Amino acid sequence: MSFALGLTGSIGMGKSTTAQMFVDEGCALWDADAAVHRLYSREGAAIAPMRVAFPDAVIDGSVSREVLKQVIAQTPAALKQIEAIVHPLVAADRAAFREQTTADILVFDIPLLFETGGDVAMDAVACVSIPADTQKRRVMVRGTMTEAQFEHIRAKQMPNDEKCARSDYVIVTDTLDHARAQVQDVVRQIRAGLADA
Ligand SMILES: CC(C)(COP(=O)(O)OP(=O)(O)OC[C@H]1O[C@@H](n2cnc3c(N)ncnc32)[C@H](O)[C@@H]1O)[C@@H](O)C(=O)NCCC(=O)NCCS
Ligand SMILES: Nc1ncnc2c1ncn2[C@@H]1O[C@H](COP(=O)(O)OP(=O)(O)OP(=O)(O)O)[C@@H](O)[C@H]1O
Repeated sequence: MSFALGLTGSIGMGKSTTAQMFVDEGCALWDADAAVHRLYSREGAAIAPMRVAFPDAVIDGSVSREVLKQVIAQTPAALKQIEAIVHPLVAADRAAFREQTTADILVFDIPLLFETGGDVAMDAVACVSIPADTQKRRVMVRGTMTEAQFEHIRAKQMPNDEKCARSDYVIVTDTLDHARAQVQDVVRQIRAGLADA
């Protein structure tokens, strides 16, 4: 039996970077955002339903995130419609990974873990955290979103404090070295628990 560790945190707080650190420690990783990328790419399972709901967003056989962001900016309710299409497909992808993967620790990098109730399927949850001003700066530096798009996404997410309070582990992503040390500590604790079981 593998240990399922949910890895969550608000936009730009350092989930992907931290997830790679778990991989470096020998954990297997499933990444919800990467699953969405697969679903949106050519032949992806989201193409057909997205073509029906948002015909302009399917360009050359794949979903254009730029078009989707424009659609959401004009009609914020569109995000709910997108989620209704995408989230069941993401859940199926995650279930397949869980069935097929053998590693002692499976890490599930899921931005909306608490928001979608996915935490109940995890053995433990780790949340990445940094102050809000650092979060915003890091997302703006990335240059993939306007400030309005960032604020819209952030407003939709559970507040960071609440996520941290509900998590078994909090990983502060202020520096890479500090985050890595905390990841190693979490992995040590989980492996010690598995050895005792
Ligand atoms: C809104 C979209 C077009 C933005 O695309 P873009 O490439 O700019 O950003 P990316 O996908 O890398 O997401 C960045 C971050 O935004 C946050 N985010 C994305 N979708 C959502 C959402 N529906 N609700 C709240 N936060 C979200 C997450 O923290 C994510 O890590 C895209 O995220 C999307 O299609 N989202 C709907 C699917 C979804 O809910 N994905 C979340 C993981 S299942
Ligand atoms: N421990 C850390 N120390 C310093 N910088 C970090 C750390 N972790 C992440 N970062 C930086 O913060 C930014 C956001 O990190 P990352 O992409 O991992 O966040 P994310 O939570 O996966 O984002 P999103 O939710 O938007 O997908 C990146 O520029 C990354 O280099």
